[in-house]
Amino acid sequence: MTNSGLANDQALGGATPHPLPTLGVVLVAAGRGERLGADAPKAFVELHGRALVEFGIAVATSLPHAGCLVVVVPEDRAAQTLDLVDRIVPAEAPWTVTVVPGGRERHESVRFGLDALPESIDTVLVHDAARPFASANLFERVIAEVRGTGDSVVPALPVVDTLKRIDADGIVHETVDRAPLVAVQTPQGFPRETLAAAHATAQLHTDPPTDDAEVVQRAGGRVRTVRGEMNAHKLTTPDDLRILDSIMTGNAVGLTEAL
Ligand SMILES: Nc1ccn([C@@H]2O[C@H](COP(=O)(O)OP(=O)(O)OP(=O)(O)O)[C@@H](O)[C@H]2O)c(=O)n1
Ligand SMILES: C[C@](O)(CO)[C@H](O)COP(=O)(O)O
Repeated sequence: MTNSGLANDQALGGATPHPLPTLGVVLVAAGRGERLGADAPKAFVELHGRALVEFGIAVATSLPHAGCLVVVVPEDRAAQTLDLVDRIVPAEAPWTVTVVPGGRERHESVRFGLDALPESIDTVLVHDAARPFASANLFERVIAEVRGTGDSVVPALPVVDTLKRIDADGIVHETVDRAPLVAVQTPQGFPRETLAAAHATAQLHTDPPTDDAEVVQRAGGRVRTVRGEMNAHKLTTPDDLRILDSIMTGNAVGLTEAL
């Protein structure tokens, strides 16, 4: 699938011109969600009447930066996504929102999103629509770390369970040292040139990477971590719907205001 002929721009400026945007957010929402097994693609599954992708659009465009958001969706969801953008993003927000179709693998969707960003962007965040409740504070901490260090940055949480290595029959062979292990989340942040160059040069097709930190590492780049957050939990399997529901219920006021 290509992204030619489907890019739809919605310039969201008012009468006052905004400064040239330097922050880009690529919101990847084009996955099929096979492990979830819902009727709709995962980013369009609803929580309390809102499609998952709506939360990512809302939090990104709430950031007080002049920015460009690219939402990467299944081709047949582009029109629906533009309607959601119209409804969610305030006219006065200093954001431009573009919707483009995704690829077969996550890294292809990210590259299509990167290709849609204007030249003025120097810092890029890649965020999963499947992590609807990552907070604006987490976005800001990642941006600050990227801009302060020039490195690539991922949110990470310590692994809390005891880890075992098992074989194909489920038999335990050893306990794995968890001290140097973390679980990483999104938004992941990058100097734009670092991420674009990594996507252009790293070998990604025989063993597709599951995140952009891996893309940068395959290209020889350095990735550092900031502390992640429990609320940035990802919808992967049906069990996660219950976890996200309880996060949403616990934060109902703030999240409803964001939308
Ligand atoms: N070709 C793809 C694959 C994934 N994603 C996005 O990347 C994020 C993380 O991917 P994952 O949770 O693995 O989503 P799926 O690929 O949809 O899930 P599954 O592997 O269960 O099919 C999601 O927001 C998903 O929509 C994407 O934009 N394009
Ligand atoms: C990018 C990601 O969310 C970081 O945890 C994750 O890697 C997405 O893909 P996965 O296949 O669910 O690991």
